Amino acid sequence: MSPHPSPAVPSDEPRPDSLAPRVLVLNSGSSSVKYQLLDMRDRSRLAVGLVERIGEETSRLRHTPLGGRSREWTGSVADHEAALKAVAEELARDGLGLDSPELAAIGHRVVHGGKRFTEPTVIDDAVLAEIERLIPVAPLHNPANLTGIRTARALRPDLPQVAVFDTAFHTTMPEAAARYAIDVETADRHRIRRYGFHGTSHAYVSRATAELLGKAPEEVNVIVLHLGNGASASAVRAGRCVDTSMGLTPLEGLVMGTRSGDMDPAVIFHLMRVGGMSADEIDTLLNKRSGLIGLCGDNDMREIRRRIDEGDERARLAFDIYIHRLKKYIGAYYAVLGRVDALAFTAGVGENAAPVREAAVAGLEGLGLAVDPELNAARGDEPRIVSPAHARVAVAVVPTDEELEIAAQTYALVGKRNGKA
Ligand SMILES: Nc1ncnc2c1ncn2[C@@H]1O[C@H](COP(=O)(O)OP(=O)(O)O)[C@@H](O)[C@H]1O
Ligand SMILES: CC(=O)OP(=O)(O)O
Ligand SMILES: [Mg+2]
Repeated sequence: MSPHPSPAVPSDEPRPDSLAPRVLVLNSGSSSVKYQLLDMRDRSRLAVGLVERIGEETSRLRHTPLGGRSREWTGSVADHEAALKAVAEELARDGLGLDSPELAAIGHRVVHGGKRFTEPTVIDDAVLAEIERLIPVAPLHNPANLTGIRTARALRPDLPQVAVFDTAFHTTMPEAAARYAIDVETADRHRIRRYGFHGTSHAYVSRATAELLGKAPEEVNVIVLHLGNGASASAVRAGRCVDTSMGLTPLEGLVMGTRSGDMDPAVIFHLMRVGGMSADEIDTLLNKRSGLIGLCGDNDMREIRRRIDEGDERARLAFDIYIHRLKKYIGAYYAVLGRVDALAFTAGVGENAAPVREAAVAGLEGLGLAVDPELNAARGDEPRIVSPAHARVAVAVVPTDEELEIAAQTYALVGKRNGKA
């Protein structure tokens, strides 16, 4: 295997066979870095890991090499740069260091790509500047993504670094869905519109759902519910996103772990004028102290279910508010799509919380939506249908794989460049 993209091959065809086989994927969140090293020949995961609670005294790193034992380590990881260096050291201990000639590229999840980035993009200084310019609309995410890119670039300046944007899949939304009903000139001047997020997941899951139904993506309409700590819904018609619940920032839409989702924007003016709060304080309130944690003190659905089972009323109400919002979006996207072939649940809550799936479709038999209690309660890592055999709409649980999708898009892009070199 050649260490670097091979010398010019006069062909328009992608030549992935001349590429080094591995891709490192970095998903830098506000206080965590998730990473995976993949071998693209068979898509195996050579190593996976996570650094969490970055910036605290009790940061934790967990690293698992393929077929080996996990290593865990707690201490202080000051920032994302230190986190990435710790990741590089862990990889090196398994002989998988960033200096390896087997590495073809590093793929980065970048949350906000604005209107400009509709596809995976090889990162240069101009791309970095644009990601930086978008910080005000993704203050929790883009700074971490940027540090991840800069640190990776410093460690391997010769390697292509590819940005895969959360917003890219949503750039197909029609103007009717993407625009807010506010003064057009003001909106355009400040680039205020609905961008949508979690797009890599919505793209992957909508395709995997079509596959589960034995159809091509172009043949099906799917509602995807990505329910993690951040949560969003999307309406996907024939493989293209036509609406999604997050907007200018990842704050709009569903009730999330710590974010409010939709509410009357006048709540903000009220908190400023009557509550005496500053814009930054309200930002923190709505992004970090709202949603499930604001409603009941817990943002983990497992803990909320446990409390409900013990008769805790606050947890019950938080759950009911979460489900009520989810139902409204299912109904709305049913109307947007006109015909729905599948409703797909994904991410931490969507994949694991059977009571959420059950409650979300309860009473929606009129829309052809129902779950089979036994199928819904069964566990599994594979995509599966949990609706009864006769159901008009398939309800599916489809585990998302953002890292694999980022790796595949990264590898395809560097393969194409290499082929065209
Ligand atoms: N077994 C489970 N049952 C119910 N909820 C779960 C389970 N496992 C994880 N979750 C939920 O998934 C959330 C994390 O989802 P995830 O998609 O990993 O989030 P993120 O990528 O945003 O960090 C947790 O906060 C928890 O609410
Ligand atoms: C965009 C977003 O909300 O991402 P996450 O769920 O990773 O916080
Ligand atoms: Mg996530």
